[in-house]
Amino acid sequence: MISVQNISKTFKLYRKPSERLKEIIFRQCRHKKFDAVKNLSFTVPGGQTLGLIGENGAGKSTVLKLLTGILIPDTGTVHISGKITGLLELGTGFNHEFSGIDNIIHNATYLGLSRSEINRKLDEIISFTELGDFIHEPLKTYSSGMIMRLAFSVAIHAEPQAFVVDEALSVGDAYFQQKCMQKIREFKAGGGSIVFVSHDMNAVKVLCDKAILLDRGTAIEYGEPETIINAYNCHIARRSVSNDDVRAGRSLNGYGSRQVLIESVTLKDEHQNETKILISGKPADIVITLKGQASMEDLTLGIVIRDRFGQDVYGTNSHYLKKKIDVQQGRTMDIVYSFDQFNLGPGKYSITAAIHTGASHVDQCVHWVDGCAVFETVLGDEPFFAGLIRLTPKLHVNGD
Ligand SMILES: Nc1ncnc2c1ncn2[C@@H]1O[C@H](COP(=O)(O)OP(=O)(O)OP(=O)(O)O)[C@@H](O)[C@H]1O
Repeated sequence: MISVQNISKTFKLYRKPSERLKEIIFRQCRHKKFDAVKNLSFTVPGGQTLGLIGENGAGKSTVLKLLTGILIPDTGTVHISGKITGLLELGTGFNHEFSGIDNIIHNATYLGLSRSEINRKLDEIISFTELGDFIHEPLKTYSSGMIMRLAFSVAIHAEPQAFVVDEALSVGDAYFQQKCMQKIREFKAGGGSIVFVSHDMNAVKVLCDKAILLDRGTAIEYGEPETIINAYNCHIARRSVSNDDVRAGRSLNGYGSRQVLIESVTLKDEHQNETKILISGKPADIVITLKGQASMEDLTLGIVIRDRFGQDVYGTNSHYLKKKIDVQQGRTMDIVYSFDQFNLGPGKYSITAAIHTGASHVDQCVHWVDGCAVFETVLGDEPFFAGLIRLTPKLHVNGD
């Protein structure tokens, strides 16, 4: 269990290092204060994962450092039932002149393992890294992915009850990231508490039970990961429009400046009949009706299809597809994403649509609507398949 009560952390910012010295000598305040974390409280029970999301500089890494004791909070308390380890900024606590194996021993000692525990676990830690003979080479010869392998292996084998994961995980290759994810799941299933920081929203949705949206050190939203991720998207979009636009625009029907509205999103089957059920592999259209409250040129319309877990299954937009969208005031227009073969696997899905300028909604969000249509994909008379996408392999037996 991780329990955090009202923690705050303020940094002193100096224009130059010499200002720090002058402050001591002349006893004059030469710094500005910066609140990196403000009055933050949360608990992560055993067997649960909390996701921390937010923009660059929101305070996520500072929170992890406060949890792991690298930083001490100015006010408030952090209580961990047992040991906390994790993957923080790459290379923290490692000596680059030492070999991989020596770094394992030093790091494990620092994490509280006795010499006999280290001896007992050393082979397991080394074997998990899959670094082969490199384990005897100095760390300065390692790539960032290799350092990450070492750091993760020591941290997860140090018998923690709580674990923190920062973006450092993303420097690993796809194979090792999956291996780490599997280990993190096992840790969680064994009753461990995890705090996970990532800019990868799909990873947050898959791994986390709850999430917090941090903004300038303050938790502005807490709840189910999908809700918090939608709030994050809204938060980013809000920065791109004026406050008045936002006040007028944010409602149950999405948010944005609303000069152009997404009026409806409908699905059509291969016979152009409106439907909520599509047959996998058959043609289908997603029709988005826009209404111009004002005339706007060169807009981008994007869609994201999400599965029942809220994971992004597919997303595209007119910018990537190299089409310009001009909308006139008072006019409606239909934009159609037409699929020759709708190759999703059987299951329930939702569509999020957004109209904005530039390549992404971060530039200027005009209207964003989460879950504006829901539908189901079912199998037709083609052979059964499992999974999210319909691939169409040919099967050759004995070279036929
Ligand atoms: N040691 C420090 N001294 C002064 N300011 C600091 C220190 N560490 C962090 N900060 C500041 O605190 C704020 C929060 O930083 P932090 O690294 O926690 O953000 P973050 O949400 O993890 O960002 P990112 O997504 O970019 O990793 C930033 O403005 C950063 O400049």
